[in-house]
Amino acid sequence: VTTVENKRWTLNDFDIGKPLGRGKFGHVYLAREKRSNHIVALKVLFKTQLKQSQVEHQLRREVEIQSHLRHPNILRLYGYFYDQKRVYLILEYAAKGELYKELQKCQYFSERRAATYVAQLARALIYCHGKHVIHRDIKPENLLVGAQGELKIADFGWSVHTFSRRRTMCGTLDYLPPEMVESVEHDANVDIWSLGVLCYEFLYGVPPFEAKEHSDTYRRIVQVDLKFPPKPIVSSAAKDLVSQMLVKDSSQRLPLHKVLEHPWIIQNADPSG
Ligand SMILES: Nc1ncnc2c1ncn2[C@@H]1O[C@H](COP(=O)(O)OP(=O)(O)OP(=O)(O)O)[C@@H](O)[C@H]1O
Ligand SMILES: O=C(O)c1cc(-c2cccc(F)c2)nc2ccccc12
Ligand SMILES: [Mg+2]
Repeated sequence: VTTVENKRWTLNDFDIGKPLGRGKFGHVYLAREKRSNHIVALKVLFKTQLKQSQVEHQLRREVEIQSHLRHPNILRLYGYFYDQKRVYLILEYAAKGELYKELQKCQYFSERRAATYVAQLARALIYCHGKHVIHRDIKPENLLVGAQGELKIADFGWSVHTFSRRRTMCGTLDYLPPEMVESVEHDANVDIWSLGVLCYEFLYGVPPFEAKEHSDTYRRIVQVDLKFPPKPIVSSAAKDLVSQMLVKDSSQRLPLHKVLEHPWIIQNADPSG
């Protein structure tokens, strides 16, 4: 029996269906694996564009990381294959599409819906961090919705393996290349900040530090210029949780397991997950 892991996939293994969307490097199609009749999303990436953008290593890292993650709120990557011109990623199909379309449609979410999503994301991130993986790019565009309305974190293109502090604390940094030194600065608490930004955006429909110019957004972030609009009316418990996650000093941000124990989550998140 060839397990999913080491099967050599080819395009002939699939019937291709409707396009699901367009990404930077190619299209994503609904597809059905012929032997199992399993419905998947087939993400087709053009090698020329990957080379032009010099993202080959990032794609290999994304595939390596995502193929080993198994969690109900993380989009599965079942496998990949490539031919002369294209790389194909075999992904779990998220039947209800993109979360940000949903957010645009209803402008902002109820506190129960926002808390349910935040709890699902916190559990997925706890799982990732437990495997020394940080996502680094948690935003509505990278969140898809499964058939039961559950969130699926997708796009691990910016994720990295954080190496153990042992190796970075006592080992000298002198010989590490910039990209590795950068991830030393960049610990798992970055995902807590992003979750706080997402929680705010679920509740108000706009991200907390939005501004016309990038330079203004940058300033508002570094100053943690956090303001809660008078409308829509949001509970003080919700504001309390957001305020504990959007903290400049990353070591002072509310740890993810404490997010799950916060009164606002306990009172509002759907216990079925
Ligand atoms: N697994 C999936 N299930 C359902 N729809 C999907 C899936 N993957 C992608 N899509 C649809 O295809 C669109 C493009 O996919 P994706 O965002 O992965 O491409 P991309 O933007 O090139 O990737 P990245 O964001 O890493 O650059 C998504 O916005 C979404 O609408
Ligand atoms: O021709 C190749 O060997 C090739 C392989 C891969 C690749 C290999 C494993 C996983 C993955 F996601 C991508 N990506 C590419 C990107 C651009 C040009 C060529 C390639
Ligand atoms: Mg995308």
